[in-house]
Amino acid sequence: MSTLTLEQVSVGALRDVSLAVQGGEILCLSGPSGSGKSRLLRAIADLDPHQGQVRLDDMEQGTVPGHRWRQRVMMVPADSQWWFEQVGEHFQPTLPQVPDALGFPADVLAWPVVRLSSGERQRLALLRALARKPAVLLLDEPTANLDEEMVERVEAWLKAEIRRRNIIVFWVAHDSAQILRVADRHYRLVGHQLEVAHGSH
Ligand SMILES: Nc1ncnc2c1ncn2[C@@H]1O[C@H](COP(=O)(O)OP(=O)(O)OP(=O)(O)O)[C@@H](O)[C@H]1O
Repeated sequence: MSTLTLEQVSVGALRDVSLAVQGGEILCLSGPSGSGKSRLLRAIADLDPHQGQVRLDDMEQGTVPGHRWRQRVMMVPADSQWWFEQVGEHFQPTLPQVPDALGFPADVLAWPVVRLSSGERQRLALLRALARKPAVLLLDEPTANLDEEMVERVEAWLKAEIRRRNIIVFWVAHDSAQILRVADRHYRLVGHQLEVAHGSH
C-alpha cells in the first residue's frame, strides 16, 4: 500500500505541514475562503512553488519531471479543463464504463464538450481522473456543482473506488455533513497552521 508523506511543506501563508496519508485514506481539508486549501493541493501536485518535501513511497517530488509526478499524484481542480471536442476523446486509449452513479445516458462519451453543464463537467472530470489510475487524488470541492441527491451518489461512488483501489485522497470540502460522511481524518486551515478539526474521527 502506498504512502504520501509531506515534510515541513510551506506554501503561501501555510507553514511546516508534516503528515503522512496511506492508501485508501481520505483526508478532508476545510477552512475559510482564501486560507490556502487549493494552494496546498497545487503544491502537492507540483503545480505551485513551495518549501519542504513531498514523497510518494520512495519517489521524491523534486526528482521526477512534473508531468510524471502528476500521472501518479493527480489533481482534480474545481474547474476542470477539456481540450478535445468530444468527451470520449479525453479517455483514450480505452473508453471507460460510465457508472450509473454518475447519472449519464449511455451516449455521454459521444457528447461535444461544449454542451456540458458545470455539474456534468465535474462528474466527468472525476471519471477521467480515476480512469488514469492515480495513486493520489487531490480533489478540490469535487461535488460543489451538484444537487443534493447527486452529491450523495457521487460521494458514495468515489468513496467505494477510493477504498477498492487504495487511493490516497486529499478532499477539500466546506460541508460539515459531507466531511462526516467521507473523512477518515479532517484538518482545518487556521492562519499559518493545519489543525486537526474538532470532532475529527
Ligand atoms: N500563485 C499565487 N501567488 C500568490 N498568491 C496566490 C497564488 N495562488 C493563490 N494565491 C492566494 O493565496 C490565497 C489562498 O488561495 P487558495 O486558492 O488556496 O484559497 P482556498 O482556501 O482554496 O479558497 P476557496 O475556498 O475560496 O477556494 C488567496 O489569497 C489567493 O489569492
